[in-house]
Amino acid sequence: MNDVVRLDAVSKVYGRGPNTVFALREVSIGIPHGSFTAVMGPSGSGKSTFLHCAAGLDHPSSGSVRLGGTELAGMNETELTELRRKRIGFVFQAFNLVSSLTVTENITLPLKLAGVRVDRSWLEEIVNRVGLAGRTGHRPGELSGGQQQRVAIARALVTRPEVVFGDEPTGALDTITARDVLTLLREVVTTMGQTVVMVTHDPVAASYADTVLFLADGNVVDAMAAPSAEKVADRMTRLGAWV
Ligand SMILES: Nc1ncnc2c1ncn2[C@@H]1O[C@H](COP(=O)(O)OP(=O)(O)OP(=O)(O)O)[C@@H](O)[C@H]1O
Repeated sequence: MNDVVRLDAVSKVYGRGPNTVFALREVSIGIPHGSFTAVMGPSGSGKSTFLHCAAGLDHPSSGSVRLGGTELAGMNETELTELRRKRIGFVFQAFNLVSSLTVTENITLPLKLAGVRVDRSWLEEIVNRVGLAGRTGHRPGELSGGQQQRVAIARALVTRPEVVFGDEPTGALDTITARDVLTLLREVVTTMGQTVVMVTHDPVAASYADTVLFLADGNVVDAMAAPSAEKVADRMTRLGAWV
């Protein structure tokens, strides 16, 4: 089995009685090692719920979520926090950097929280890869949005996680800067063998992935390999996303 993340019959139900919402309906899917996956779907289709369940940020109502060989179902909050800290990287739309810390301090924060020593040569490699050499002493407020997202990507990579999850990582960036950040994420997959899963509304962003998963009404309804922005946009239109 070459899947880094594996969901089997994962359902997430909110509310009860007439207010019941099925955010995910028995979703079964594997994310292969070293792949770049985009998750798309109309508003309310279950993308955030999928990401949160797959990343151990939320408990499914039923079903199995495995990271590597580890079953997440049944883990308590402390165990999940530890697992996320050590084995998962996150990149959010809002960067979520600590404004009082320098670039280096922000990048190495997950190691500090996990009580792990900084591997200086790995840190240097990451800083170079994300193009932040020469900026390491700056604070987030002194950086552009694209540079801040590069810090967040470096921070997500520093623990050598098994998978990096992105929640609209380019949602707050202008078109050109977004392309730079997507190119970086693509490189991280192609040259470092990192596994990346990214929720996005943007067909251009999705076209950087190897595979696009389409969600509709809590189901994975399609998977598109070798996506182009046009093909993704067309599929979204047929899902009724933009009518
Ligand atoms: N805490 C909650 N309580 C009740 N219903 C919820 C909750 N969170 C999500 N939902 C519902 O679950 C469904 C899926 O929501 P989710 O946020 O996963 O969709 P999404 O595809 O990420 O949407 P968007 O693109 O608008 O962010 C929606 O119908 C939503 O209203």
